[in-house]
Amino acid sequence: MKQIRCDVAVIGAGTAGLSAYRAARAAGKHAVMIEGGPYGTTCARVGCMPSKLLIAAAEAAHALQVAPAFGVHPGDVRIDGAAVMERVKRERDRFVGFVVDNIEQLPAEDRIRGWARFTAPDRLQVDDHTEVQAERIVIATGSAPVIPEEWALAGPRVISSDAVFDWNELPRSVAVIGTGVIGLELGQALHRLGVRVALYARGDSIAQLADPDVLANAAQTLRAELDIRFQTQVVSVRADGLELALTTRDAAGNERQERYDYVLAAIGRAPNVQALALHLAGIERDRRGLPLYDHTTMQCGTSPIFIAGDANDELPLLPEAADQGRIAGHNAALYPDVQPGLRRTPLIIAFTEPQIATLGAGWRALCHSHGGRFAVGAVSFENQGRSRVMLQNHGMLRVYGEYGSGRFLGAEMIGPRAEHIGHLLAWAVQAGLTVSAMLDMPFYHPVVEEGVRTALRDLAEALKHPPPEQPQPCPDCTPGT
Ligand SMILES: Cc1cc2nc3c(=O)[nH]c(=O)nc-3n(C[C@H](O)[C@H](O)[C@H](O)COP(=O)(O)OP(=O)(O)OC[C@H]3O[C@@H](n4cnc5c(N)ncnc54)[C@H](O)[C@@H]3O)c2cc1C
Ligand SMILES: NC(=O)c1ccc[n+]([C@@H]2O[C@H](COP(=O)([O-])OP(=O)(O)OC[C@H]3O[C@@H](n4cnc5c(N)ncnc54)[C@H](O)[C@@H]3O)[C@@H](O)[C@H]2O)c1
Repeated sequence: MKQIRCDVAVIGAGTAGLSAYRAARAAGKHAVMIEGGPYGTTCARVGCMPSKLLIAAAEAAHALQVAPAFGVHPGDVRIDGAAVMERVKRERDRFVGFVVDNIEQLPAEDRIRGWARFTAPDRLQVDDHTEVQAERIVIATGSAPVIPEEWALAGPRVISSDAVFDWNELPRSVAVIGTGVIGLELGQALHRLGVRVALYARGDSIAQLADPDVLANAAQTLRAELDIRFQTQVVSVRADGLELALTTRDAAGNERQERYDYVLAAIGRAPNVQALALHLAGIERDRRGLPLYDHTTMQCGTSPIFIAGDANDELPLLPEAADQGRIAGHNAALYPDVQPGLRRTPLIIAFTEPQIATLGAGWRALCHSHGGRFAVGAVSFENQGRSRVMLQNHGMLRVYGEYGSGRFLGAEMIGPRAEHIGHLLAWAVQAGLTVSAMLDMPFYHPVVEEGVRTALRDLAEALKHPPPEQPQPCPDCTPGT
């Protein structure tokens, strides 16, 4: 058995792990990085990048479909599924290649290949070949898609998002289970590329939205294009020849069986912590077995163990993995003198069309922190000038402000240019701007941001009329909606 001693051992060479390793080295420590799977990161291999590549192809197809409304007639449109997937994979491989090249430039002795697990709070076993004794450890093991065992029994056509990016062709039909970010992004992209898609939601949720008005608007907007079955449970998935037979039950109790080429489970991702033998790490864990940690230092209790990225299930997003990894690696190096790191204003963007953005304190968080006592402004994009010009006049934005201080708190939206508006508003939250200060900023014409101004004006008006002091109920933000 090979023995290695180091200052900092990082488990996982994804975005969080790479950030942590670099931060620990930059602080002058001897760090090693342990990776059991392929190099390249989830984001580049099977996450952000290939999904956006597929969406880009779908946007091209959709542009042709809506062109006649502008008087532009593209003629016969043919979608070459093999060519679509070839570009997705070729560009994906390019992104992965950059990451792998960077990793291969790191000192070979710092890179350990194999699966790590704790054998003591300061000791890791990597497969059956290496023992690592580390003064400090960063857990950056990411997450994996969840597929219920009873569905998986139906065979390899029950897939997660990972499998989509291995396709050589587009299938004829896919049932997407789950209307979270992955289900909606991939479901809509496949639909626009000519695949027969139905999306099944066990409740009424849409991506990360919680604001009841935005949710209702999003459901209506997306349903105008997509076959979304809300309040519908999966009863069973069975192999049926080369296809799958999916049986579902709707809210009225009606059962329905349909056949698909694939069933795509998009029902969430679970942190990769089960195989780490965390009971030997000497850290406190919650009911799900996840380590308890400080959100500003990423430290688990007072131990020399830190956790970053999807592994902690706080905000499983790429920019968060990078930030958390950097904080964890830096603090692992500084231990025991850990420091709070910069945690930015939360910003989540779903690349559906219309896009969905939430930022700052969302509806659900405000119902807790402000007991329902916050002001709301809104705009519909239906008659918003630039949105109509582009034929993208769908969706709405709701903005939130604090009575008294007039501080801008956050927003939820579905609508045009949400990826940019989300940034604009998240920066305003982080800068601590008041609603009136935001209205003093420049707004050009004709731009979608004029819609943001309308919502902010509405919010400024609402802020003038604070309700009585007692907390207002938030009937629509109960758990599970
Ligand atoms: C389809 C899809 C689309 C997405 N789109 C976006 C997007 O548009 N924008 C966005 O911000 N985020 C997006 N995300 C989320 C984003 O990809 C993740 O939040 C991010 O990649 C997580 O990085 P990480 O470092 O925590 O995990 P990873 O990159 O998964 O790294 C964890 C690494 O740890 C390794 N590992 C696990 N256990 C062990 C062990 N015991 N020993 C050794 N190694 C181990 C794994 O093999 C893996 O390489 C998307 C995700 C998916 C699935
Ligand atoms: N654009 C982006 O930033 C982006 C894109 C894709 C993924 N991601 C990240 O990946 C994470 C995982 O995405 P996801 O969409 O898999 O998870 P999710 O948590 O966003 O959504 C899962 C959905 O599945 C539903 N669900 C759960 N169990 C179910 C069951 N048994 N039957 C039917 N429905 C069920 C949930 O109610 C929810 O609507 C996201 O939280 C996000 O952080 C981000």
